Amino acid sequence: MSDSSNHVKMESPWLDRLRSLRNVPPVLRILWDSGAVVVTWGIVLRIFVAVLPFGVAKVAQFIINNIAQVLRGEPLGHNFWTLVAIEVGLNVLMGLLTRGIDYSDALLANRYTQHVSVRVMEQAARLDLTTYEDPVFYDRLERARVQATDRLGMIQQMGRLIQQVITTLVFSAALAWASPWLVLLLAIGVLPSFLGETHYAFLGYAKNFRQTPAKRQMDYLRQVAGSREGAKEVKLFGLNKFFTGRFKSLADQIYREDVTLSRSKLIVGGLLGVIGTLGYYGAYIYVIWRTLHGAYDIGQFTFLTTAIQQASSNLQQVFSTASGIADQALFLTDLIAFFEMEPTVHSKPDGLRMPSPVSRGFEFRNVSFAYPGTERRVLKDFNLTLAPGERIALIGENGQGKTTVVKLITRLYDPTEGQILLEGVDLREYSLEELHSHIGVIFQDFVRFEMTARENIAVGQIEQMQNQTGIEVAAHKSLADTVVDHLAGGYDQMLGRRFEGGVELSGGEWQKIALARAYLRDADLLILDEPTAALDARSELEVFERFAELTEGKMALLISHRFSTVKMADRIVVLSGGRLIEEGNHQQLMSKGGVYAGMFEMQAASYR
Ligand SMILES: Nc1ncnc2c1ncn2[C@@H]1O[C@H](COP(=O)(O)OP(=O)(O)OP(=O)(O)O)[C@@H](O)[C@H]1O
Repeated sequence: MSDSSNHVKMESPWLDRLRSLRNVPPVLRILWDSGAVVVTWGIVLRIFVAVLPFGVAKVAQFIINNIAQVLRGEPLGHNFWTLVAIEVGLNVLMGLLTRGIDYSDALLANRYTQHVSVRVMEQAARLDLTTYEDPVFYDRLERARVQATDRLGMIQQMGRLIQQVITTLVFSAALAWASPWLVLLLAIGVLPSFLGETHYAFLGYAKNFRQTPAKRQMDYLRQVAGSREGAKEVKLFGLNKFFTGRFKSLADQIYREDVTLSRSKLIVGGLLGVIGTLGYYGAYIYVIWRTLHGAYDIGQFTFLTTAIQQASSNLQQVFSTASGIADQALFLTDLIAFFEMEPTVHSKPDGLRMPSPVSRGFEFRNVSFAYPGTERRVLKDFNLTLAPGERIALIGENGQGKTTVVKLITRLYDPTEGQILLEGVDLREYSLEELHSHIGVIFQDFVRFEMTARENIAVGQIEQMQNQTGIEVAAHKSLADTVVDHLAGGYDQMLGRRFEGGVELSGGEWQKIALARAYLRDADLLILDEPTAALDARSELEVFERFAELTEGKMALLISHRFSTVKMADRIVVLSGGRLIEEGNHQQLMSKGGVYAGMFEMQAASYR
């Protein structure tokens, strides 16, 4: 997944800058999607505000000429006070319209942030786990997340650009009318600082790009050292200095890079700015000179100097705004690239529906699997069948590939080689959504949602959120009802300590709640990956007696390190080095006296 954007080439910044402008149309599209009406209003208001300064300067020209007339002893023009009134009116109107622009900008910013954040969440959910294994993806996701809210400036800049271009054009036309030299002088003055700004914007982007891994590290350190989960160990192991020290050294490195760039920008940018000022005064002196030679009256002189000032500052701003947009657009490379990423585990369009009831079940046929970006085969030529009504326990030492089997059967990943079949048909032929809706899984690292007890159970099948009976039945099956009974708020009790009024549960209590999720859906295949690790012995026995009852006639896959539980399975499968090395029921494996018998004896001995 490494593409050119991951390797910003310092030697061709200009090309990259131009290329980055490709991001502008998709952003405009996003902007339009997030609020077409607001966008339209913003543009209309800006057009008005852009041409008003010309009107103000023109009216001022007549007012000043009228005053000059009076100073020379001539009578005041009959429409003088009307002109003054128009001047005031135009300025009042401009103030009001500017406020209108601020208002529409604020609305748009809100909508844009919300729209992009939702799209980032949707896209993150659409992508598969394979993508999450890739650190480049993580960096990109990180930047996309920031960009979702951080690029708001770009929207305002786009609006401002429209306004500045129009104002510049209007005043430049007026200047060109007086003398084309004026426009040329101004343009020559502004160009160098534009090039300078653009160049530094690129360097800034490249720097941020380089710094992303370090910033991710810093975020992580800040989170570990500042989180409730981390606090216990950080305190007891005295890790505070270690974490802070590491954080500081990364922060220092970033600070040094930032300072170097800012310093160079200050010097070069300052010098280029001087050229701009010289251009501006060149034009100004030219107008003075022509006025002294009688080419312009005092009103024209005032109008032209205003026009020079307006054209020069707007032209300068046009360049710097455009440069700012290009800069922001560069940052958006990641957001756009993130939106364009496609999942690698696909759901077939018009994929097969899950047969109901299942008659043949699942089969792993010569499955090998290596995690994306790694060479090592976690599963090698793995074969396993899982028939309806069968409860299989998968056992093996740590890291032998048990959870990986679960990830493959649920198609969080696809096998590197071989096939997984359901009813004799490759799993990839089925609709992913269908498949998932028939499987209930609780992973060992299940999520503790900082939400209410009800929501924590209902996530098992979100449509059942309001089905109190369904939730209670599921809670009863998993023993979660005993936990909920002790909660002051019952099913509406907020769990976890992140939000106000939340209560923390013990590991075992969380586990019972999580188990209820699996029972909430009427799954054909129920998978429990070390579901009882945190349960006490009595709860565990009870959970498993219920599990045996509840999975009657269904397929169940159970991963556990506790042999008291494993014993109850119809078939026990021993995994070692990614291969199936033994299978059979407890009696068969015990009498065989192989690996299982050895492991069982070892655990039993520790209890004697
Ligand atoms: N996302 C991943 N990327 C790369 N390697 C992984 C990933 N997840 C697991 N592995 C590796 O795959 C191997 C098997 O992991 P798996 O989680 O399937 O083991 P397990 O048998 O369930 O172990 P445990 O009993 O400790 O839960 C391990 O060596 C692990 O390092």
